[in-house]
Amino acid sequence: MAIPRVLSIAGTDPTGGAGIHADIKSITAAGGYAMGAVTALVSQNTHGVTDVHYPDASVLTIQLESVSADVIVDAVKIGMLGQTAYIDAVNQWLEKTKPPIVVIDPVMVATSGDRLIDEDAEQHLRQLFHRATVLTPNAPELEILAGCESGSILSDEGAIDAARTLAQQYDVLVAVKGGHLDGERIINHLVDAHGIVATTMQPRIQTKSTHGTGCSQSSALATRLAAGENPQDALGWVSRWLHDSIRAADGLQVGTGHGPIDHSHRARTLAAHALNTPWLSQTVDLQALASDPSSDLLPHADAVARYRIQPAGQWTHLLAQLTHDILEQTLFDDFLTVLREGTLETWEFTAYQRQDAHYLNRYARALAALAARAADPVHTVFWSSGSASAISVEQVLHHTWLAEVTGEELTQVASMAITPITAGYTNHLLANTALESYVVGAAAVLPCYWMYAEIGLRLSEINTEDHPYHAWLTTYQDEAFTRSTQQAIAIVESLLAAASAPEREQAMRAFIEASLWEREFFDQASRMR
Ligand SMILES: Nc1ncnc2c1ncn2[C@@H]1O[C@H](COP(=O)(O)OP(=O)(O)OP(=O)(O)O)[C@@H](O)[C@H]1O
Ligand SMILES: Cc1ncc(COP(=O)(O)O)c(N)n1
Repeated sequence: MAIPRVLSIAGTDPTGGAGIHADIKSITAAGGYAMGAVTALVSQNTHGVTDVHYPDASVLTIQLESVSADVIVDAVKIGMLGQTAYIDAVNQWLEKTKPPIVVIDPVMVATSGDRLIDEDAEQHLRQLFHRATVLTPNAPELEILAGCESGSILSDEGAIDAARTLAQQYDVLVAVKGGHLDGERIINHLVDAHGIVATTMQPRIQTKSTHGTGCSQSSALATRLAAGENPQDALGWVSRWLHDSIRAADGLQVGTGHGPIDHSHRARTLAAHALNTPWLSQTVDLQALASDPSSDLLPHADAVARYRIQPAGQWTHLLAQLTHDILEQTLFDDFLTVLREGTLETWEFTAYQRQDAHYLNRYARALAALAARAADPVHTVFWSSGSASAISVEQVLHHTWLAEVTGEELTQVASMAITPITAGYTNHLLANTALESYVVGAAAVLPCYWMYAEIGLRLSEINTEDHPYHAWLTTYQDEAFTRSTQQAIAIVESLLAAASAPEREQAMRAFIEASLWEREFFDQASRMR
């Protein structure tokens, strides 16, 4: 389908965290065209509600009519209705318009504890339910709607039973949301009259910034369903996006109570990735440092002391200081964060592995070029054996990961497409090892050893038997690779010490650029979400 046109019918939140404001941001983030018809005017902030003003219900009817008179509505998300007259207005409009997807979030009480619906309207709300595709009550709302005692739904199983009852009653899908239940993991389901039809699992994030999560979830779900996704894919996309938006919430610093989530987190990250400003325009004077490595003037000396693999002298110490921020960004970028959390999805894992296969193939050639150019036979042996093991690691990778996880044959892997980032990174390595001086080539390949080993050793520190990627993380605990990294660092240190200042400057640039490519390489799979 083209871009789904999604209408939110909801109350306001002038701080932009919940209600119609959150819906519009969520529909947009989920790939839809967002529209909104306002119900109640709610004066609220991250601490709570101070006033609710209900304009005459005819105002809502006129808004709804003017939308449907002109625009085909692919999906509707219904949030706060608050009063019986609004429920009737929406009911009549739904009867006439019959939008294909209707997601009803039966909003009753805000995160702050304030009531958002009159008690008599609470019962009246049910008359809309048979028009819904999905109902998205939170745990306390589910208790009320399924007729359970207050506080009785304490577990996933209890919530699923109650949701089935409701699903049977109205012939709808019911979301079971784990936000209000206990446990380190948040499990969300979609349940129909027969049982579970979709499930997602995410780690619980420790934050009080969850204002508007229910609004955001239901409107994003309406959008993904309207785009034609099946319930599992739609819930999968929504749960993952919501999780990322909650994780980024505290960075917003909006209000001092229950803050909003960062709906635009992903768009902002992608915009930053797409920036086309030159990489090496930073303030550090590399030309001066190449003659006088006064690295004590640079930050991060303490951080380098905590590197798992230490520099071999002043020049490699300088390189580590210059690229410490890049290593940190890589470690906390989306890809490695979800890998650590154990929530990396299979398609992201295979996307990464496919590019890694291309990478290793071309990297092996770069090391072979370096071996051919080394004057010292010890260096030639070192780079050639690195080249040989890159090829054999690639073979293992294909057979154990890609072939086993995806069932793909080796030939298919070889014919798959290379991404611009993989091509850019490996071209950088090939060009520097083949065309520039030996020291520049050696500095260009060093991040492939050093950054990879630093990342690998940190990953192996969090590797537990029950980690979903346990077997893969175990491959990072390779002592031989740690030793090779130490040797590569020592070689580059000796070459830099013997090089002229202009060559050293060029080598430093090649090292920094390769580190930036390494960051891009790790993160690229998560950009396809
Ligand atoms: N602490 C958290 N960590 C990770 N995800 C969360 C957290 N809290 C909520 N979520 C996500 O938000 C969804 C909705 O949260 P919840 O179950 O609290 O519904 P809600 O009460 O309707 O939301 P709201 O807080 O807007 O009223 C959950 O299903 C889950 O995916
Ligand atoms: C207009 C409006 N609609 C819904 C909510 C619920 O959101 P939350 O429970 O996250 O406060 C809200 N606070 N305001």
